[in-house]
Amino acid sequence: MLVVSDIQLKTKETLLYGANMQLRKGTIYGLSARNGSGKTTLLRTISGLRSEPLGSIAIQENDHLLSALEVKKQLFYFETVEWLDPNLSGWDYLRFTQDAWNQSDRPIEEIVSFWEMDSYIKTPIKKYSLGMKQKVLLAMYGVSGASYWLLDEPTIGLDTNSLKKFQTYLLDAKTDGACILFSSHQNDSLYAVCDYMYEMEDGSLLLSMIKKGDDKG
Ligand SMILES: Nc1ncnc2c1ncn2[C@@H]1O[C@H](COP(=O)(O)OP(=O)(O)OP(=O)(O)O)[C@@H](O)[C@H]1O
Repeated sequence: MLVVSDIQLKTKETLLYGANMQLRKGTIYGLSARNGSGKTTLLRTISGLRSEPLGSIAIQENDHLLSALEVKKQLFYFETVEWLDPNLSGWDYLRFTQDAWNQSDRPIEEIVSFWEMDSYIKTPIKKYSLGMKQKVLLAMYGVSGASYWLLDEPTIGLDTNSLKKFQTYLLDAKTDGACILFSSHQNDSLYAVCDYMYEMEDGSLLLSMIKKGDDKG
């Protein structure tokens, strides 16, 4: 379980005052808020890319607190396709992810096929469309085999077919025991797959359960 305790998020203004989260494995959490309210900042903070002086973030497994190295292997966060080097190929990134995280036996080829990237995955990223790059980013999560997935706006650039695949992909990962937290402006994709929703509002983080089978109640 990933536990965020009393975290205060502060950039030029205070975005969150003492927020708490408990993110369990086998569960999908959505993160929703207005533009500029701090979703990316929160994901960066949880992933360890930035630090906050107040509050703590830890991963706890079977009453054992993971070491910093264990956390690095168990958590995956690749914020945006803007991080991709255009001179490398999608295949280079998937190989790198597999070598660095090494938590999954699933062949890379299987994930490439799932995302229908076979025809271009070994060509340079500078030749990819936004959606093609986004699928590489998503494939990296599955290749990593990490247990904790943090995703920032993962549905950007995806067409209708890829959006359906995205939902299947998250639900399969959840079945395999992953804990997923993702932000989105598309509430439909949040409601379709999430078990719980975090909403950032006026410096607080509010948790609600998504009831399945009704109209977003
Ligand atoms: N490195 C930084 N230095 C100063 N201010 C920052 C920094 N990063 C973010 N901010 C500010 O923090 C606030 C939250 O930004 P953030 O990108 O986390 O919001 P967001 O909810 O992800 O936005 P969006 O929905 O538009 O993607 C904004 O006001 C932004 O200007």
